[in-house]
Amino acid sequence: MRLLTPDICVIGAGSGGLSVAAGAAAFGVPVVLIERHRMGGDCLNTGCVPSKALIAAGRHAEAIRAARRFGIDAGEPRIDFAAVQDHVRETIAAIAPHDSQERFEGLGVTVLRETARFEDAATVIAGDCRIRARRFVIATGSSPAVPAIPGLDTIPYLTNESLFDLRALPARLAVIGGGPIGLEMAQAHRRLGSAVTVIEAGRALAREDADLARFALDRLRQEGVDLREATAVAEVAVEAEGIVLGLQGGGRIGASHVLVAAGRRPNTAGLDLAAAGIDEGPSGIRVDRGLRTSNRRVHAIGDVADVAGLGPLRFTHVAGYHAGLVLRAILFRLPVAEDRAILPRVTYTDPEIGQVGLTEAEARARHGDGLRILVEPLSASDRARTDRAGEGMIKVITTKRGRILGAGVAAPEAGEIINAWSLAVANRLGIGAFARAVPPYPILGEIGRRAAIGYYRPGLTSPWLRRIISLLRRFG
Ligand SMILES: Cc1cc2nc3c(=O)[nH]c(=O)nc-3n(C[C@H](O)[C@H](O)[C@H](O)COP(=O)(O)OP(=O)(O)OC[C@H]3O[C@@H](n4cnc5c(N)ncnc54)[C@H](O)[C@@H]3O)c2cc1C
Ligand SMILES: NC(=O)c1ccc[n+]([C@@H]2O[C@H](COP(=O)([O-])OP(=O)(O)OC[C@H]3O[C@@H](n4cnc5c(N)ncnc54)[C@H](O)[C@@H]3O)[C@@H](O)[C@H]2O)c1
Repeated sequence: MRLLTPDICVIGAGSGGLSVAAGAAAFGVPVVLIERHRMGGDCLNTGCVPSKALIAAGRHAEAIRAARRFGIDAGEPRIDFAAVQDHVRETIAAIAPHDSQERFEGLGVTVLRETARFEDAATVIAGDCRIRARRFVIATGSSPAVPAIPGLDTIPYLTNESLFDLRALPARLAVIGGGPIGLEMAQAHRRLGSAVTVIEAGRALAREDADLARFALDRLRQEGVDLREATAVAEVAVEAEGIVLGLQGGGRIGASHVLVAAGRRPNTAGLDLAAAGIDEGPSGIRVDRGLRTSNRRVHAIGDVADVAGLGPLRFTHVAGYHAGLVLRAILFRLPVAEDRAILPRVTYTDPEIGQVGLTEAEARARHGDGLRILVEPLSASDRARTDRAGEGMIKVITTKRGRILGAGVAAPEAGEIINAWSLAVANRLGIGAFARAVPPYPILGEIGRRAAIGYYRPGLTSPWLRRIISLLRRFG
């Protein structure tokens, strides 16, 4: 067996692992990177990239339908689904070189295309290599969790791992789960011509502020998605007319395809974490806010990490942020801690739902009533009118003194709008920063400044302010 002794051994070449390997290699630090499947992990191959490419195709189809409201009638779009999937594949192929084995070897990283497992607290085995590294970073990601619904295993159900391989449009798509994957894919397929039903056991987009999520849910329903909340599937069967989902409490839904989008499970099977003394729980590898596992040589990041018992935050930018933190800890021995309050997220439905910092409910739970909630409808933006951008709003939460605790946006391009609020939250800016900045006219993000000005509105009726103004008037 070949013995390798790098400074850092990274397991998993997805969003988190690639960032650690590239960052360490840039400083000339010896790195071994182990990947058992595809370079780029979930995000590139079966997650963010294909899903956003499919959403873009759906958006174009919808724009053609909506064109008649602008005086342009292009009729109902004709959809060549195989060509849509070619666009998805081409998008992946265009980004793939950035994550490729060749690129990383060019950076000086030793890439092993093997499955990794721990032999002991300081050793990993990958194929015919034994790796003894000073530090290990586990970035093995997550996989779709499949609920134990009787009969589900008797049909060829889809997950994000197989959805983008379809060459023909699903005629009747049933989606189990109304989280971000379920709703993004439900809307995209509906816009491309599928009949879509979403079955959600609880509330759809439950993590989001309900006032904001409502705009996306209403829009999906208007576009014809049959969205059933508080509904559970009791059993799945194949009958003469195709797949049938029997609902608890009665009712049946017929489908040609079933997409399971019911949450994730951490990829830890086969890693032999116990051999290395690494603790794990149902939500993933247990790490502290510094992303350290119970083995002091080993960090865990990204989808596989359950940070300080708060549960994982499964986003590509979070995996990248974790990578930056562990590089600082490993290379510079600096103390680091995940700051969850600064991390944004966006659900790419139309309208998009963007959020950074605390939602209103989270802020009330933490700060009680010592808050200001600043709300501005999207319709206050002239740009929303020129573009017929539909319904939406911004909701900003500040302390009584104006420190921004969180912001949420429901709007087209909410992800772009929330980015400025992310900057503000990360830098602990007050709401005055948005009141002072002058947004170019007419952008949708202007509703943020309007919300900020709303913070000062009660002051306008203050008797003191009025007295000062009348005093100053006497001086001409
Ligand atoms: C449909 C979908 C859409 C998404 N959209 C977005 C989005 O728009 N924005 C966003 O921020 N996030 C999105 N995400 C989430 C995002 O994809 C993940 O958060 C991100 O990929 C996590 O990165 P990671 O490095 O932790 O894991 P991954 O990217 O999953 O990488 C883990 C890698 O480890 C490898 N591996 C596992 N076990 C072993 C082993 N024992 N040995 C060797 N290799 C191993 C795997 O093969 C994989 O390549 C989406 C996810 C899905 C499923
Ligand atoms: N835009 C983005 O950034 C983006 C997009 C997609 C996914 N992601 C990441 O991937 C993660 C996983 O996404 P997800 O949507 O699979 O998971 P999720 O956990 O966010 O949502 C799953 C939903 O499925 C429901 N559910 C679970 N079991 C069910 C059952 N038996 N019947 C009906 N409903 C059931 C849950 O109540 C929940 O609402 C997300 O949390 C997110 O971190 C991010």
